[in-house]
Amino acid sequence: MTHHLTDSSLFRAQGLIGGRWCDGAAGRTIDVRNPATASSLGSVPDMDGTDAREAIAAAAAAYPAWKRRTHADRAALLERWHALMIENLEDLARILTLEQGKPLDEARGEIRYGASFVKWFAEEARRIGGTTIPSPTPDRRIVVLKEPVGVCGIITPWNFPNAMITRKVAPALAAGCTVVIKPSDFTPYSALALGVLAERAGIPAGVINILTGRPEAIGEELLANETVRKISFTGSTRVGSLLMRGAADGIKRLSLELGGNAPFIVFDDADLDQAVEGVLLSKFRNGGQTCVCANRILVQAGVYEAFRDRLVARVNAMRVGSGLEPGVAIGPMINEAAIAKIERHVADALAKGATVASSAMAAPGPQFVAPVVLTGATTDMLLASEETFGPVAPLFRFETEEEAIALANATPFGLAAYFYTQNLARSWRVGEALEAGMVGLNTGLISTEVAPFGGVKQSGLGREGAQVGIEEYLEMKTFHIGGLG
Ligand SMILES: NC(=O)c1ccc[n+]([C@@H]2O[C@H](COP(=O)([O-])OP(=O)(O)OC[C@H]3O[C@@H](n4cnc5c(N)ncnc54)[C@H](O)[C@@H]3O)[C@@H](O)[C@H]2O)c1
Ligand SMILES: O=C[C@H](O)CS(=O)(=O)O
Repeated sequence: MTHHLTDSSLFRAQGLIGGRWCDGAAGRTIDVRNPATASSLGSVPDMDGTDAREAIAAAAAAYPAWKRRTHADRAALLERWHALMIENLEDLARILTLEQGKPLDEARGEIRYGASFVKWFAEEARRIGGTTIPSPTPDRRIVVLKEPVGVCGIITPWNFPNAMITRKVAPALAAGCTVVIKPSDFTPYSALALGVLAERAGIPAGVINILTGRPEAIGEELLANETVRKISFTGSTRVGSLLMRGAADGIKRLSLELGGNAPFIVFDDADLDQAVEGVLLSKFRNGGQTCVCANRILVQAGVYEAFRDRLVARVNAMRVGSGLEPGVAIGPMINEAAIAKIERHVADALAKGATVASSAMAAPGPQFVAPVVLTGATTDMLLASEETFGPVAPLFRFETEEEAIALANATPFGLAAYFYTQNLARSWRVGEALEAGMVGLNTGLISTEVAPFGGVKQSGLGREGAQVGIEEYLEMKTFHIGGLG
């Protein structure tokens, strides 16, 4: 039984092009590691530009028929795909934990969350409409038609290897687009399992194509190939900006879901128990490796010590270990580079005067980082300006509301921001002053398929989920009908 899965055929180790499971043209493979043990889970094809060209051609060949199907027909196929994800939830979650590391319960949550986009956009598929516009002359009618963008390149990160794919692919398919997916080379198996289920759901060959392997050559082809009309990317701001430059020559449409540096503000008038629950959710989900994770925790002077003590008590009780072990709150970090960055941030903070407030906890191996609460954080520290992407909770002290807003907005990023207060007027003032695409007031969880997800400033372009998410995959065609006398 492969990796103790009920259905081992979900663990595929080949790419998917035009309905054919295949190796790469060059015959190379890359190893995929379990981050909890650093041992190999298997290998997948290291595909390149030749494979990418073939996948794009397959997506282009499948496009006319997919676009012509009725919206209800596409919706029914998405509903079936959703049902299969739920039926296979345990296996999908196990694959996710094996390659990504997050605790199994969180992986189950991600599968449900990922599936929710498929259901949501199956429903939205039926509601793609157009508009009619009053004509300036009596002999004309003007209608605006909504049409699919065409073949889309979908590039996704390792931290949410299921949901970041479905949040893009579900609206793309609902709109009538076909896709070439390039998942992270660290977490290809979740993507391939989605491909198996899509095939079982009856989604036609070529509508979903999946390329595994290192990103550069595949990325170059997705950018250069004129058949690809849109790139939808989730990942770092560095790669997002590189793709934006690359997409310029072909004037491709872009959706960019990029990095964040979320402030989490606790005012003197906050409900502290709620604020602690909120920060635990926001800071430590996926071991701190979430784009909307609180990166800077700003606490007003009057409640600083009380908040610190409550947070420290909860953090000291967290268990670190393999995501497959029951009761584990923090799994392994994805790789050595991630751990090195977290350690650099903590060392830099300590050198600049921060103090460790939580108990020293031994990590169970070199792949793990124990959670830590730092007090005395200041704006000259690396963790004030860079995304730490790990279980480090730095507490910054502030005195006034104006100071908190200035600190919160002092970043080129603008994905998520959170704040806790019981004061109504302050709620509106601060909510409106924060420069972020998503703001959580008295909540640390803002991710749901029903609400627009996305950032401002260097955190990205466009929105995913919600009613607006499908617009990212639709073009408007204005149809002028003249001569009606
Ligand atoms: N805003 C959001 O919704 C959101 C969601 C999840 C993650 N993120 C961000 O993603 C980052 C973590 O993910 P990551 O480390 O996988 O990001 P990354 O930018 O390194 O990689 C993302 C994807 O891009 C690919 N890629 C890398 N170089 C490429 C190139 N030259 N051409 C084409 N593709 C290329 C990678 O293989 C991967 O599939 C964090 O910054 C996090 O905040 C943002
Ligand atoms: O990493 C950021 C993702 O968008 C995860 S989630 O949508 O907040 O669950």
